[in-house]
Amino acid sequence: MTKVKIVYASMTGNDEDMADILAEDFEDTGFEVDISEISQTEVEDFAAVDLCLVVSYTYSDGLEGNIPDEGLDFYHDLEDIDLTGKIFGVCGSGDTFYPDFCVAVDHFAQQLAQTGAVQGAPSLKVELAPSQDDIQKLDAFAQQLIDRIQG
Ligand SMILES: Cc1cc2nc3c(=O)[nH]c(=O)nc-3n(C[C@H](O)[C@H](O)[C@H](O)COP(=O)(O)O)c2cc1C
Repeated sequence: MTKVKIVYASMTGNDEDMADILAEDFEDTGFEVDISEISQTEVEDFAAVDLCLVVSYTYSDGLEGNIPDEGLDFYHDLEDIDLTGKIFGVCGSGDTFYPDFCVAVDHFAQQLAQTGAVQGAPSLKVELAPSQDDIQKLDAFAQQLIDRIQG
């Protein structure tokens, strides 16, 4: 069975909601899904699955790359793991009020790309809480990843 690991960082629930939407999409396809909050997750969990997903908000408080504080260890640990043969995807919520809209999504995608994993769908950025339109985009994002794994 195809295994999926979804790691999320969420302060006010938007990214957790997005992670839950994706988890349901993968479960509906018959994939085995494990979902966990980023500070409670080790990068080694990605080594045990086929599809690796990061869902993260962006936080501009001067921290490196506007990565959420609680996600920095996970972010750096990705430097030391080989995920060759895996597919990855990244999405996240942000606020266009900030000049660095959703940049944490791009940073996680870059970090995952250097593990040897292959990006299975373009990164998806959502404005604040996912709207109906965003939910359709999340479903399409999941479907692209499913097609990539099954293709
Ligand atoms: C202090 C602060 C700084 C933020 N900085 C950014 C930023 O640089 N870029 C961005 O896109 N969003 C920024 N945001 C917006 C959050 O990423 C956005 O509210 C997001 O939906 C939070 O996701 P969550 O509900 O999963 O915690 C910031 C929010 C706060 C409160």
